[in-house]
Amino acid sequence: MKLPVEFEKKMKNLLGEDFAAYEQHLDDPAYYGIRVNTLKISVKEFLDICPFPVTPVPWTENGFYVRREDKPSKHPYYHAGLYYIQEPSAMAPAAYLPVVPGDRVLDLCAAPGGKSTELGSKLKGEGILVSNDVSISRTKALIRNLEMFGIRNSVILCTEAKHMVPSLTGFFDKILVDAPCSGEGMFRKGNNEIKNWEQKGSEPYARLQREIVDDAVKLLKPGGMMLYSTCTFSPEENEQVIEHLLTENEDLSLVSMKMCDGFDCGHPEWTLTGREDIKKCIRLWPHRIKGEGHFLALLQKAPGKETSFSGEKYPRVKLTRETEAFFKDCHMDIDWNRVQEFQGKLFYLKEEFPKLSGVRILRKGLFLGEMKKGRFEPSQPLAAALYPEEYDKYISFELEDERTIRYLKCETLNADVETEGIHLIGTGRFPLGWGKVKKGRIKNKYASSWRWM
Ligand SMILES: C[S@@+](CC[C@H](N)C(=O)[O-])C[C@H]1O[C@@H](n2cnc3c(N)ncnc32)[C@H](O)[C@@H]1O
Repeated sequence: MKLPVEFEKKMKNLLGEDFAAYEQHLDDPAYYGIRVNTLKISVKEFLDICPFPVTPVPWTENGFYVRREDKPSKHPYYHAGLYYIQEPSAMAPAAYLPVVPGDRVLDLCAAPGGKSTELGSKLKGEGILVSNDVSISRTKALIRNLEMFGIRNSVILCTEAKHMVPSLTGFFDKILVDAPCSGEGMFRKGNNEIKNWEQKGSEPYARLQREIVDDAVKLLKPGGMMLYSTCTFSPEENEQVIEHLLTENEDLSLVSMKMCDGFDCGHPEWTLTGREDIKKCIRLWPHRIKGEGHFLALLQKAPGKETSFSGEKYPRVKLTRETEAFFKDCHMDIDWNRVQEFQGKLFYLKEEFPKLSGVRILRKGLFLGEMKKGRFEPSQPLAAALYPEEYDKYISFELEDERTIRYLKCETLNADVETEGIHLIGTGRFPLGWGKVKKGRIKNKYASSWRWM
């Protein structure tokens, strides 16, 4: 691979003798990984049914290497949200942010959702996940990935951190800033990444990253933790951003993280002040681990006085008769005081959340479905979020039954059931979507935008 001359010079300077190993890895094949969605299945159960060979990623309990030729995206379990396909070193940031159920979590640069899906799984439906990205086009994949994972407690925003500051200062227990970066760890992906580097280099990203973290830290609760990560190697975008944060915020300190074989620590000699605590950061180099490389820093704010927040109240929704009838069959635990209607569409957010202004809100909770004239259309994300025991009429196709894939291709199918009306359709105990049964035929309601291609 031909590296940009300037980049090569910089890397030789950083890596010294290690540069040869770095250069050699560029010609090796890339690693592929999947991360199990523990909201839907335990790692042990997944390994019992896993359809292809996997080997563990050392730094992520639910992360595994897979072979590219096994095509993990072409399997019904992928459509059932049982795993996310992710480059193995990109699994580290969400694994190292110690999210627990009940936390208020912000993923500030979230699209397409590789890390948000894991943060949402770790919450186990308790607390709140705010996933944000400034790019509206990139939020499409973010929404779909969070929905496919069955995450019920997420708010999805499209804004910049500075616009959240007026309403959410000191709100979050945990924040992930997986910052936009010059992507030096992405060069094996293709020429676009290299071209982008040649045009921009590190400098504009380093400036943007400082702006982002300066605002992010305001959103963190006293005692809260923030993880900063990039997939680039440049010290200006890594150690020096953390150095800047620590200099500007005396109440912030670095927290040590567990080292795995092949991990390197942060480099004080690459900062402007040489501060030793930078060693608590982690560097994953692609020539030393099986992955493309990452930088991680875990920070904690000192304890202090917390701000109290009052949640937005919603007027009680008036349900149509058909909607009430649908929810008689649906046993998901819903507090109807926390359901909001928007142009006939129902959204459910169990956790109290402050009213935001000046911020583009794309989703506030789980989209339950739409009240239409004479009927209720349950949503695709509701199907993905349900466990089979939460809906009375469940049709399960065996994995080997050709109807499983035909369902995912949105075809009309035969059903061997006596009951009629809306049914949840799945494979084994994993729901995929909805279907309307009439006279032994299933009218397919699987979302066309999620269709198996
Ligand atoms: C490294 S990518 C995030 C990848 C994502 N965390 C994942 O794991 O799938 C960085 C993201 O930051 C977004 N971004 C750029 N500037 C931003 C800003 N000022 N605020 C929020 N997001 C921003 C980009 O649109 C991009 O999607």
